[in-house]
Amino acid sequence: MTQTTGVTITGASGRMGQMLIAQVNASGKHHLAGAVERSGHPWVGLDLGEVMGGASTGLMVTDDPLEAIANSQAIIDFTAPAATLEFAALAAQARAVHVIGTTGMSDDEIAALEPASRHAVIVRAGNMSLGVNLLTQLTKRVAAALDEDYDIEVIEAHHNQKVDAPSGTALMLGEAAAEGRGVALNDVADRGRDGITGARKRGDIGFTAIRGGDIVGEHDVMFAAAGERIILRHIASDRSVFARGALKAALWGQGRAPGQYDMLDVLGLNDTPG
Ligand SMILES: NC(=O)C1=CN([C@@H]2O[C@H](COP(=O)(O)OP(=O)(O)OC[C@H]3O[C@@H](n4cnc5c(N)ncnc54)[C@H](O)[C@@H]3O)[C@@H](O)[C@H]2O)C=CC1
Ligand SMILES: O=C(O)C1=N[C@H](C(=O)O)C[C@H](O)C1
Repeated sequence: MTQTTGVTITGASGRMGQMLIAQVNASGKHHLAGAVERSGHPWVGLDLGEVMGGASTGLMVTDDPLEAIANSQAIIDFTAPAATLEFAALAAQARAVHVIGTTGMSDDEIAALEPASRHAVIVRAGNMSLGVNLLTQLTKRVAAALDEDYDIEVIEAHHNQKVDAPSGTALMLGEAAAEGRGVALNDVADRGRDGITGARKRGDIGFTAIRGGDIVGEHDVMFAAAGERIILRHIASDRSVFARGALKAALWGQGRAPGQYDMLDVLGLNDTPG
């Protein structure tokens, strides 16, 4: 019998949690070893299959991540920053691969992942889709080819329940553009315009966030100059693109040296000519 990789899904009832569970069930390479929700969530203690509207599976949703992770080779985590830090410590103890899709983490929260990454593999990306990761490489390349006569703007659109802005993807694209230009994003990011802002500062990278309805995730990187505009665009119309990337990362991380990785590593795109 082929051995499959046991994964725990945290935030099991969430938009991504449910998509991940569906993708694990459809995968011949993974099996569900745990489903975690926050304490007090109505799914806790119930059969996962039944709460998802299907037949019972015998796998109960738990609010005890340690127990779930201890039986898993990987944890796939699309939750919230504080929860992700808690899971990182537990994944490190269990030497389980921790795939982090959670966005909205502060610089301090990202730095706090470092101790865990000394013991276990962490794969973290603000967007797990092949398309967006390829777009970061294209963005870097275009930014490197153009000078500051081309104003760079990152425009993102998401559903009305999203809690963080700019999106993790927008920040990845901004980082790629800044890298292409040879500058630090923190020095040039313009993240909120309102009122009398004054003229645009040359060299800035601007961010705009749209929130509405059920938009899954749309990102434009605009290079606007006098007389022309270049727009690089990615549209996600189905969350399965993120889930498939996360499942791939969970397999890729097995047997790797502890450390922090991203989806460019998983997809082998780090060597794409810049
Ligand atoms: N990297 C990527 O490719 C993608 C990242 N995301 C990010 O994933 C995160 C989740 O997104 P959605 O699924 O849309 O949100 P959601 O709000 O639908 O789901 C989050 C789930 O996490 C659960 N949760 C919160 N704290 C918890 C804890 N301590 N223990 C266990 N469960 C806990 C919540 O109860 C909820 O069910 C967001 O940060 C979002 O930006 C979303 C899509 C793709
Ligand atoms: O919250 C979401 O939905 C998404 N979040 C990620 C982000 O912040 O970029 C990825 C995707 O765009 C969907």
